[in-house]
Amino acid sequence: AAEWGYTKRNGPFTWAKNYPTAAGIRQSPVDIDTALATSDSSLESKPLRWKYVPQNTRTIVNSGHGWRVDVDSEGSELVGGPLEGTYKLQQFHCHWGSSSDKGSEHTVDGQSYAAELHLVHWNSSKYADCGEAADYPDGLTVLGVLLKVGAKNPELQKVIDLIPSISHRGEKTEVKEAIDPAKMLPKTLSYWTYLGSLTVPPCNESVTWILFKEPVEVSEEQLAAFRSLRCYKRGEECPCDEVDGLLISNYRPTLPLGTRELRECGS
Ligand SMILES: NS(=O)(=O)c1ccc(C(=O)NCc2c(F)c(F)c(F)c(F)c2F)cc1
Ligand SMILES: [Zn+2]
Repeated sequence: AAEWGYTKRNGPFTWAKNYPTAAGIRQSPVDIDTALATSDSSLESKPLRWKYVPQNTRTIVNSGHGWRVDVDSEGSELVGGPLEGTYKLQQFHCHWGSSSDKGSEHTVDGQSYAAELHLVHWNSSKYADCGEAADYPDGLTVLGVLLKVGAKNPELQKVIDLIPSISHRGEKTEVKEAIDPAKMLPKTLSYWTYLGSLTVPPCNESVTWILFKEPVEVSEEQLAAFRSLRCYKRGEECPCDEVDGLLISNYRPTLPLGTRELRECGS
């Protein structure tokens, strides 16, 4: 089957053909209608807490759908907030658009941001690994960080510096200079949370989403570097009808929240 992607031919509106879960009722991303959010004292009473080991960021790969930094989960943990048990960091990656007026996956009161960073965690209290956890409704948690155009982001620059060596699909390289995921999070920890899914196929409905309210800055040049990745393998011709196979946009449009609850913690 033709590999899924973000073009007219293989993009988000075609995914349900090969991945029926993509048409489910617990899909992500969604528009955050801030008027609908309910503040929840139980969230306030259990602060979100994380511990990451920068030295455990191992490799960065061009997945064909973007860049992804794979992490050795050992030593990391995420607890509190809406979560039961301990979650471990598996990987982090980003979504962006062809220009900075769009690119985030979640929108806030209909407003898009230039990009969105996802830190993917799996429930190590209940499951053996990320792949198993991805099959259960409480298996995964993704911390989402909205990115807006502004100052150059020094921690993300360590990712940008590696992009030229993973220009084509399937290429990967060691992350030599440790990247600290904690340094990519916003200062204030207010967030929205709701039950959703992976935003790419197979779109498993196994994600507790935690989206920070405060955007973090990234520069135009850094966004341009993301768009220089190619979605096809070196030596192969470009399959996608994207502008010479450049990964200029890799965000899924929002899906209806439906009857799901949207909770918030912090102002
Ligand atoms: N954008 S996001 O919502 O933050 C997101 C988070 C994690 C994954 C992921 O782990 N994919 C690997 C993965 C597969 F590639 C599978 F084939 C599969 F069956 C999975 F369950 C699975 F998690 C994909 C998207
Ligand atoms: Zn993502």
